[in-house]
Amino acid sequence: MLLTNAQIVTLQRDDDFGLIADGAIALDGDRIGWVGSAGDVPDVYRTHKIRDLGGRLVTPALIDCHSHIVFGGNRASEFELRLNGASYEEVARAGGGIVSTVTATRAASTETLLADALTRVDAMIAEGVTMIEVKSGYGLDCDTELKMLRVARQIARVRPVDIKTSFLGAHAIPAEYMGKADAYIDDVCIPTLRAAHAEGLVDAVDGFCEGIAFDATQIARVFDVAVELGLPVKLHAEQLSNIGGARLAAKYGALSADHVEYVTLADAQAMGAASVIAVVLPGAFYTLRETQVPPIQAFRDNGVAMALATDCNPGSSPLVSPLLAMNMGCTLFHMTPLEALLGVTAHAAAALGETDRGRIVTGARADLCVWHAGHPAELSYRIGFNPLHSRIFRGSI
Ligand SMILES: O=C(O)CC[C@@H]1NC(=O)NC1=O
Ligand SMILES: [Fe+3]
Repeated sequence: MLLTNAQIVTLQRDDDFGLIADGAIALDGDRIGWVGSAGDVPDVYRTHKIRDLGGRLVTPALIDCHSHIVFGGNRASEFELRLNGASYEEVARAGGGIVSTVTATRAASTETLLADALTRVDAMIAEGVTMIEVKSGYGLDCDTELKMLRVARQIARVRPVDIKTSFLGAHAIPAEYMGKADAYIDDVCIPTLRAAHAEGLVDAVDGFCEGIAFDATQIARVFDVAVELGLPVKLHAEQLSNIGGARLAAKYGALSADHVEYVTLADAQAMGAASVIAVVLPGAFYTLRETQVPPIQAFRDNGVAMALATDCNPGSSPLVSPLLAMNMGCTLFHMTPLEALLGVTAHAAAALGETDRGRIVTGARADLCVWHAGHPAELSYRIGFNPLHSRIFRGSI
């Protein structure tokens, strides 16, 4: 198929939108066969079936590179506690927070977890998402962590979306191991990682490096097993404080360090040197009413590519909209509209170790979005509005 009469946002480089005003894209199966000005379409594609896009904007499809989209229950009751002044840490230390979602997730059936997750997946697909990263981390025991990852894999079997999984056994310390974090890492987290990997359920290994979770030494023990298993790593780092997570991510050549509000200049330099993507998560910053913004300029100055994601989870970021995340990234973190769009396309792909998507170039996956919009900045400018006209997944509209 030949898509014609389109304004194409190629994102072929990171320094501009790469706009082609009157452009055409030739689809070869699930790949982009050719992209360029309508007047230059190669003869071989001129006989293909034509789809006139009516002058609409075309971008790479959206990728949500950081989500906890599989979980049981919800945390609406905690929302009111925090509105009345309880901090995220206070709620967590009082047994709420992640641990309360663990209870609900352990109790939920596979069917219920899948049905609930699909409501959120469908909302993302409706905004033009074609790949979602899904973390475990609400089981904190072997059976439930495996249950979560199996549900994550099942999503891609029942919806037109690609799923990448991240094992997040080092997300929180379960009640039965309270005060025994090292024992939890050794007796539950690492054996569960091995079991999940053996079942083909793990694409990457993540951790929560924070005062209310695990320190860098404990995370390093999990990362050493990831390295042994040949799995890439990523890390929730410097969200609420700086305890060395970003430096650990750089040391392990992590795909990404995520949240990164408290990253220092030295951390940013280390991340740049190690090509660690900074994944910014404005939904959590907004929900927790944080005040420390990530060092966006330091990332720019040190060549740290920035991705942007929803961090969709029931507690710190009950956000399902990548478009709203883009608006928050610009308004709250002062990212540019170009950085926001790169953050949910090319840089999100890189944060997941994907090299064949996120930009409109020959040979890339034919995952595209067609928008009712005249300029790419409209995608991050609007608040709570979805201008998607159509989504193309693996070359099919
Ligand atoms: O509150 C939750 O349920 C998840 C919080 C989420 N997990 C994490 O490591 N950081 C976060 O913001
Ligand atoms: Fe997260």
